[in-house]
Amino acid sequence: MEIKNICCIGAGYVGGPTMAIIAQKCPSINVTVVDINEKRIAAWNDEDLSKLPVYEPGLDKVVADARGRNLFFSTEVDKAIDKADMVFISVNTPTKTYGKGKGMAADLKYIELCARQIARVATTDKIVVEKSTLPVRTASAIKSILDNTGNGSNAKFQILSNPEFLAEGTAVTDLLDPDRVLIGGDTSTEEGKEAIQALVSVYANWVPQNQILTTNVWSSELSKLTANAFLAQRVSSINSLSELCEKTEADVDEVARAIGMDSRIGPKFLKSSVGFGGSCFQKDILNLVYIAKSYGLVEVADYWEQVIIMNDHQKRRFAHNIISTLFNTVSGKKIAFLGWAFKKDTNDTRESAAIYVADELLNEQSNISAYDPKVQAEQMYADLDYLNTRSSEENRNGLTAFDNAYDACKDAHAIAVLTEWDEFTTYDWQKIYDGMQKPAFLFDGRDVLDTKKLEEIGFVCYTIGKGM
Ligand SMILES: NC(=O)c1ccc[n+]([C@@H]2O[C@H](COP(=O)([O-])OP(=O)(O)OC[C@H]3O[C@@H](n4cnc5c(N)ncnc54)[C@H](O)[C@@H]3O)[C@@H](O)[C@H]2O)c1
Ligand SMILES: O=c1ccn([C@@H]2O[C@H](COP(=O)(O)OP(=O)(O)O[C@H]3O[C@H](CO)[C@@H](O)[C@H](O)[C@H]3O)[C@@H](O)[C@H]2O)c(=O)[nH]1
Repeated sequence: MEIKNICCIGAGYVGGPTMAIIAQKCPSINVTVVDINEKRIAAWNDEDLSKLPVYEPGLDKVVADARGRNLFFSTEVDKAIDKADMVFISVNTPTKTYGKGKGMAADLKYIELCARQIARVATTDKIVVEKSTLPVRTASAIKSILDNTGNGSNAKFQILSNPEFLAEGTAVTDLLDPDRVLIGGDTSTEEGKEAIQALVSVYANWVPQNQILTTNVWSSELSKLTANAFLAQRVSSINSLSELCEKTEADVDEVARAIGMDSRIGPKFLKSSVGFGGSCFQKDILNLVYIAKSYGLVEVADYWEQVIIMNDHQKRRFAHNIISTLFNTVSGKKIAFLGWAFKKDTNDTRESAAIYVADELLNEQSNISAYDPKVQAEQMYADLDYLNTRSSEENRNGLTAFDNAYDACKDAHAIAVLTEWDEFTTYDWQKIYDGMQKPAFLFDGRDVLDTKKLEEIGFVCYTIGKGM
C-alpha cells in the first residue's frame, strides 16, 4: 500500500520536526500537521523562520525546504484526518494531575479525544500511528474506540506503534540519522503486516532497512518507556556518585571517563548534572512505575522510582549547597541564573532543573536574576506559577529575567549555571567578576566553565561532582 497523504495530530516538539523531516525526505507524500492551538499553527506558518514555535538547530532550513510544497500546518483537523491514509497521533501525554493515578499515570485524555475524532470523521480506511509515548497496551484502547464509535462509513483501522526517540536540541540530526526506527503492529494478520510495511516504506526513503525494526505492538510501546528509563537511570547513577565524589575528592568526570571506556558500559549519558529535566524522563518513568504497580509488581516499581528520587535529591542538594555556602542565608541576596532551558539548544523548559532550584531559593527569599538565550521571562514565570508554591505576584517579585548575562550577573552574590549553553564559555568573566558582590561565588551545575581560570580571576567555585 502506497501512502500519499499523512496527517499528524499535534504540532509540538515531536509532531513539528518529525513531520518536517518526513515531508523533506518524501516529496511524493503530502504531510499536514494539525493542532487545536491556533497560535502554534500560526507560528509554524510564520514567514519569519526565527518565529517557529520549536527552536531546534537546522529545523528552519528543513521547514523552508518543504513548507508549502508538501508540508502544511493547519487548524482544520477534521479535513486533514479524512484526507489522510495514515494519521499520526503526536499529542501530549502528561502526567495526570487529578484522580486515580494522579502524579504517576499518563493522562490519556488527549489521545482518547484524537481516537474519537478519527472515528467520527473517517470515511476511508486509515492506518493510525501512535507517535506519542504511551503506556503499554494503549493500542487496544484506541482500537476499541475506533471500532466502536464509528460514523457508519465502514472505514477500517490498523493501529501501529511508532515511538519517537529524538532528543531535543538534536532533533533534526536524530531524525535524519536515527539509531533505529521502531514500528510495532499486529503481526498476526495480513492487514496488520501490510500496515507495518506501509510505514516501513515511508522511513525507507532515508533510513537503511536494517535500522527499521518491526515488533509486536506491545513490545514497541513498552520499549519506549524502557529506553527512557534506562537513559535516565544512567544520569541518576552518575549523579548519585557525584555526591560521593565531592566527599572523597574523586572527580566525577574522571570516574565517568574511566567507566565509560568499558565497552559494556559505554561513554554516553554519564555527564553529571544538576539533575535531568525535559518533558519525558520523569513522566515516562512515573508511568512505568504506575504500570508496574498496577500489575502488583512492587519491587519493579520501587526499583525504577529510585531514579526519580535520586533526581529530586540532586536538584535539591544543588540549591541547598548554594544556601549553605552563602553563609546559610540567601535572603535578599541576588543569585544570577545562567540558563533556564532543561538542556542546551532548545527553548523547552518543561521539568527543567532550573525551575526547582529557583523554587528552593525563592523559599529562602533570595532574588533571582535569570538569563537564558532562548527562554523569555513569561515562560519562566509560567514555570514557577505551575508549581503553585507561592502567588504569581510573589514569583514576579522574586525573579527578574534579563536579555543578557552581564546584566543578570551585575551585583549578584552568586552565579548558578543551570544549562550548558555553549555561549557561557565565551563570556568576559573578568568583567562579570568585577561587577559582582564579593566573595563572588559561582556554582556550575553543568561543569561547563573553566573553574581554574575563574579561580585565578577571584571567583569561589563549586562544580557538580568536584566540589569547591
Ligand atoms: N518532546 C520530546 O522530545 C519527545 C520525544 C519523544 C516522544 N515524545 C512524546 O511525544 C508526545 C508529544 O510530545 P510533544 O513534546 O510534542 O508535546 P507538545 O505539548 O509540544 O505538543 C503536543 C501538541 O498536541 C496538541 N493537541 C493536544 N490535543 C489535541 C487534539 N485533540 N487535536 C489537535 N491537537 C492537539 C497540543 O495543542 C500541542 O500543541 C508525548 O507523548 C511525548 O511523551 C516527546
Ligand atoms: O549525560 C547526561 C545526559 C543528559 N542529561 C540531562 O538529561 C535530560 C534529558 O536529556 P536528553 O535525553 O538529551 O533530552 P530529551 O529531549 O529529554 O530526550 C530524551 O527524552 C526523549 C523523549 O521521550 C527521547 O525521545 C530521547 O531519546 C531521550 O534522550 C536533560 O536535562 C539533560 O541535561 C544529563 O544530565 N546528563
